[in-house]
Amino acid sequence: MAIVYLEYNFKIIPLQPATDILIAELGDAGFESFVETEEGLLAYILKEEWKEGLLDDLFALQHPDFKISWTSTEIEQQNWNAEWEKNFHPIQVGGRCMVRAPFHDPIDVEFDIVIEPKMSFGTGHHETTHMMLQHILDHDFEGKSVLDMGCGTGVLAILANKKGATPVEAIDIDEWCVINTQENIERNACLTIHVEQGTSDLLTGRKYDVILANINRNILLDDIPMYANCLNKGGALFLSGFYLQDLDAISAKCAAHGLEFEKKLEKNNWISAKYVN
Ligand SMILES: C[S@@+](CC[C@H](N)C(=O)[O-])C[C@H]1O[C@@H](n2cnc3c(N)ncnc32)[C@H](O)[C@@H]1O
Repeated sequence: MAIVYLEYNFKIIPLQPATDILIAELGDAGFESFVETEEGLLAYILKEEWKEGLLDDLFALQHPDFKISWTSTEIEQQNWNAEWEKNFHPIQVGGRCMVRAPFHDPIDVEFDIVIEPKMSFGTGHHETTHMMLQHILDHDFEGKSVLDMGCGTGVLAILANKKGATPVEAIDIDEWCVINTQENIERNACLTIHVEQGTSDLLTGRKYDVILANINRNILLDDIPMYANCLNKGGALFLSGFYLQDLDAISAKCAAHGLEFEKKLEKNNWISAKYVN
């Protein structure tokens, strides 16, 4: 049976910060994938996840300073894939890493990563992923054990593994992301990465040198105590998926569990921060 999605086409004035706020709220409301366009945003939700009044309480749509209009159409998965392929251009990070799709030509670069995201988040186009890739480029991963929590497409685990990290574990709550990460691992010949479906509940008793988590403010706040427990002495925790205004709360939670703020990257009000113990 064909999987049917609803595509919402939002026209947004001005684009920022309204687009980022809308993406965060739509993500919480069950939308799975987003493509930023010149005029706004395409957002995709499984038809079976759609509910009457889904958009009624969204702050971004009620904010007097944002002018947001939209249309929606039903599309089958096949068409949806064609849509992102049209919009997917290779992403370059720090002059050393490219993230591209299988239909792009290979690129001569230190870390050439091939990702077919399908319905998963994590191509490097989003600020939160881009900054995590930048952090990974800046950090020494040789021989380090790594957890990629909320792995999406697996792109962070793949770059860490290409930089010498081993063993690497990737976890996502979403079955589709687990399947997609496995496919991307094979595509990039990073066959030692181990993928599992689940949450931080899986982490009891595990230890890592580096933990990468690009999720969202509330899940990070809930899971920081577990991450702190799982981090080896001298380890590093990289967090992403929250806004500048959430940094103090995230840093305070980390500090309460023995993790000291070391540095942050910032892009369009999104923050990606490094903590050490
Ligand atoms: C913002 S995406 C990040 C994907 C990828 N790591 C990247 O950096 O692009 C967040 C991912 O976390 C997953 N996720 C959400 N809640 C989670 C939880 N409680 N535990 C594990 N994964 C979760 C989502 O399914 C999604 O794939």
